Amino acid sequence: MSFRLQPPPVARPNRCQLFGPGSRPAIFEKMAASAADVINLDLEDSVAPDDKAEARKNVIAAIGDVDWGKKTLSVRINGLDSPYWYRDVVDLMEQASERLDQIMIPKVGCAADIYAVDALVSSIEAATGRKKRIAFEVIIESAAGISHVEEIAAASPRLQAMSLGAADFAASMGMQTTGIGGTQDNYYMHRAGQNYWSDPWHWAQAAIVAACRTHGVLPVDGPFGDFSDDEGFLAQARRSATLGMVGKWAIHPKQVALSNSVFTPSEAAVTEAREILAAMEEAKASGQGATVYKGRLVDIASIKQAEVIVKQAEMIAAG
Ligand SMILES: CCC(=O)SCCNC(=O)CCNC(=O)[C@H](O)C(C)(C)COP(=O)(O)OP(=O)(O)OC[C@H]1O[C@@H](n2cnc3c(N)ncnc32)[C@H](O)[C@@H]1OP(=O)(O)O
Ligand SMILES: O=CC(=O)O
Ligand SMILES: [Mg+2]
Repeated sequence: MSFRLQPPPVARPNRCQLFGPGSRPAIFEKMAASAADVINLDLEDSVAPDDKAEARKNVIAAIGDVDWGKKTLSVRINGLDSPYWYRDVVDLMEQASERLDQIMIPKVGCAADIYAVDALVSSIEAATGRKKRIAFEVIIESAAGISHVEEIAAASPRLQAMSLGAADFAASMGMQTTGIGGTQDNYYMHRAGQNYWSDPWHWAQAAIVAACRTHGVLPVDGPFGDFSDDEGFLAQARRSATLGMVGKWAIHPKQVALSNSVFTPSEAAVTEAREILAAMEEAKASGQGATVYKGRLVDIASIKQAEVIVKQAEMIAAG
């Protein structure tokens, strides 16, 4: 650990972010009734250009009209390379009710992208007297985004979460696939007549987790496009959770329960973590820094590992 302590991210559940197009208001109540921790009303890539203005109006109305319960309510604006984003921000900030929690900025390529949105949001907050300070989340989904991931994670105190967007990321990187996340048929090693599939998203996920953890931002895995493939979704989500991500997007309601099941620490994991903490308390009482739990070494680092699981479970239970 450096002399500088690792800042904790915001303490709120973020196991699943359910997306829905802003141009499809008929599903807004269903999204609100879902078990997702975060709702992302989309103004970007799920909305056709001709529907952008209407989607914006739908979303602004729904922010105030729909009962979103305790969910984190986020709107994905259009990218800074589009002619829509400034109007998204201005209309949301001037017209949406205070129920809006967060703005998601897609396709960020550098810290200055966030600075630009921050300047606009800050100015409108000051001018309108909005009481709730709007939070940001960003999507890393380009070669520039992953190259500048650390400066992006440090870009604004408003920034709470960062997702990997596998679809745009693959396109920007020139990856030879139309798959959105998950196993890619051609990404394998071959030895002695056998193929061994590997994970092409791993390095980008690891870079995002490291940048996020350095700067107190929640790392989140993005979309898994094949919503008919539950096992594929679970495998992807489990890899993400093992790497340190806290949640995953759902692009269809059936993915919400899958995501929650992976990113909620299991009872067995919590029990084991508590037992490790108890074993270490005993060790400490007898003046030892290391001891044996179920035939394996545990030491002071194990306390921190166990606390990750226990704190996550307690935060989820607190709702
Ligand atoms: C890939 C890169 C990205 O940027 S991903 C993020 C942007 N994309 C999105 O927001 C897309 C979100 N998903 C959708 O639009 C839809 O789920 C798609 C994939 C088009 C499928 O819709 P549809 O054909 O209606 O599915 P379905 O018949 O299986 O629906 C079953 C019931 O669930 C509902 N539903 C559908 N989608 C949502 C949703 N996102 N949130 C909440 N509810 C949803 C349907 O209305 C249907 O309900 P019911 O059973 O008729 O009452
Ligand atoms: O926006 C998400 C993506 O995968 O692209
Ligand atoms: Mg995208």
